[in-house]
Amino acid sequence: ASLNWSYEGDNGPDQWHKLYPVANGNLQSPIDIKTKNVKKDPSLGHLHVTWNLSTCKEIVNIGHSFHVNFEDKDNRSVVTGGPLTGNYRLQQFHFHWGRTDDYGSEHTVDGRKYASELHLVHWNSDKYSSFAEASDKPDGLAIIAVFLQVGPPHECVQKIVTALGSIKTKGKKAPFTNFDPSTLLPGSLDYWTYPGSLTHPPLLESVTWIIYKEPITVSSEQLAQFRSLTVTNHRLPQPLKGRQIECSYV
Ligand SMILES: NS(=O)(=O)c1ccc(C(=O)NCCc2c[nH]cn2)cc1
Ligand SMILES: [Zn+2]
Repeated sequence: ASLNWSYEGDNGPDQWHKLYPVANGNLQSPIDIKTKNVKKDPSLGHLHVTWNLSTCKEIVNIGHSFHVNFEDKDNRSVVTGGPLTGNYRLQQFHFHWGRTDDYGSEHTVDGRKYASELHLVHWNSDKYSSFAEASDKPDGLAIIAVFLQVGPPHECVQKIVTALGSIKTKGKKAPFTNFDPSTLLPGSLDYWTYPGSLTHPPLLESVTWIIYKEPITVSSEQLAQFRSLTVTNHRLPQPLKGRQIECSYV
C-alpha cells in the first residue's frame, strides 16, 4: 500500500496531523534534549542488552527508509533493565538522515543536530504477543537511539551500506544474517530516557525512548550511500509538553 504521508511536500510532517491527529499530542517525538533540565536518577540502572546475531534476518527497502529485520518469535534478542520493566524484544533497526552531513538526526542535544540517528525498535514481550499489539500501549515499545557523527568510516555500518546495493528499489528485500547490532553501540553506556512516540505515522505514544549520550562515527561516504535510497527522512523536534528527561549515571 502506498503511504499517505511523506517527509516533504503536501504530505510532509506539518500535514501529518490531518490523518494522524496524535501528531499534536502531548508525548510526541523526537525532542530537543536540554541537558541542564535533565534529572539525574540514581535508581536508573544499567541497560541490559542481549542481542543474539542468529535472530538477524533481512534488510528491506521500505521507501522512506530501510529496515534490518529480526526474528522476534522468542526472547533471544531482548533489552531489559534501565527504565524498563521486563523484557523488550528486538524487532528491527533503521536510521534517519538529512540531505547533508550538517543535520539528519531526529533528537537533538542543546540544539545540536547530528548527521544521523540509529533506532533499535523493541516491543514488550512479557505483556503483549506481537509488535502490532504492543505498538499502541503506553508500555508497549522501547526504542534505543544512537547518534551518528561524521569522521572515519564505521566497519560494521559498512556491512549495512554494502547490503543497500541489493535493495535499491522500494519493496526489495535481501537476506542479511549474523549481524550483531551491539557493534553499533558507543563506548560509554550513559543514556537519557523519556516517554514519547513513534517519530513518523502512526506516531503512536507508546515508546520509552533510551538515547545514548555518546555518538558513534561514520564517514560522509557511508551517509551518502544512505541518501542513495532516499534523500531525507527525519522529523524535527516536537514540544516537550512538561515531560521530564532522566539520565543514568552508569
Ligand atoms: N522512527 S521510530 O520512532 O523508531 C518508528 C519505529 C517503528 C514504526 C512503525 O512500526 N510504524 C508502522 C508499523 C505500525 C506501528 N503500529 C502499527 N503499525 C514507526 C516509527
Ligand atoms: Zn526511527
